[in-house]
Amino acid sequence: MLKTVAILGTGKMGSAILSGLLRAGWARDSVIATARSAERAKSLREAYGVAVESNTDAVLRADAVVVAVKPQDAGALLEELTGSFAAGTPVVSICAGLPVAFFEKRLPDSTPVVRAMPNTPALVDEAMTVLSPGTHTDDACLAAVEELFKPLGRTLVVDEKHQDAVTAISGSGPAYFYYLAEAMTEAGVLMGLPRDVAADLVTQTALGAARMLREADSSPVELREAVESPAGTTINAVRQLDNHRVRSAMTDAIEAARDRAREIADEYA
Ligand SMILES: NC(=O)C1=CN([C@@H]2O[C@H](COP(=O)(O)OP(=O)(O)OC[C@H]3O[C@@H](n4cnc5c(N)ncnc54)[C@H](OP(=O)(O)O)[C@@H]3O)[C@@H](O)[C@H]2O)C=CC1
Ligand SMILES: O=C(O)[C@@H]1CCC=N1
Repeated sequence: MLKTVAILGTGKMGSAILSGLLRAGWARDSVIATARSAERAKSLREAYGVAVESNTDAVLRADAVVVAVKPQDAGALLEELTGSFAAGTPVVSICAGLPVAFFEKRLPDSTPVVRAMPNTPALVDEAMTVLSPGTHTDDACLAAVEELFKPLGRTLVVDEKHQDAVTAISGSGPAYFYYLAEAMTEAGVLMGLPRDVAADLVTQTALGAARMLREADSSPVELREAVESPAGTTINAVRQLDNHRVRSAMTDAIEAARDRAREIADEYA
């Protein structure tokens, strides 16, 4: 079982993980944050009451390390930490695109690496976190890392070859829903609804639809067809979505995210 976790680079996603661990009952002295700027370190101490230490001190004290810096900062971070990792300390990367091999190449031999892709709904304990074990990660270690992420929402283990697609769907996915929410809210305002009313309608509809997707024993197609009355309002809206090739735009958008993850791997290899 993991007792002390260091989050290296506690920015947006790192602090979402940090806050989830604290809500799940982790003691404040069991989670160590690191930050690049003094300003960020100060705000982390004030917001969460955790210790913010140097990367080196955090790694020395932790029995698992989460790398939560941007992919372009990961190489320099690991270089700074050469010689600091104790043999066998699990290293979990949440960096989009960077493969397990990137970390194994830069860490001591036999380091158990786990590539993980969470998402920002960790802030409300509704994350989707998808994990892939590295070459030296045994089942017990993977299970311990999965336990770390479980309080933040749902977890799933997949082969690493799927991680770029996972990143494009669930890692980036919240942004697509926000984009849709923004467009629907604007449409409401265009038709004369007060903005706060339109936003409320969209939010509750999104929440209801999400719960139906999870809880009703029906496919998205069946759920949509149940809303579309013959010659009704919805089918006219969906016809416009088809005319504007929204389905095809979604596919292209998600493939573009997947391709960018691949490019990141090549850029920083
Ligand atoms: N945002 C998201 O929805 C998701 C992001 N991810 C992944 O999470 C990672 C972080 O993304 P995100 O949280 O959005 O980015 P942020 O920029 O918000 O967070 C990264 C943090 O790392 C800090 N940092 C950079 N270098 C160092 C260093 N050497 N030592 C200590 N801290 C350092 C930065 O400090 P400073 O602010 O001072 O520059 C920053 O606070 C990325 O790899 C991304 O791919 C994964 C899933 C979802
Ligand atoms: O946009 C990004 O690169 C990161 C990874 C997944 C979500 N945000």
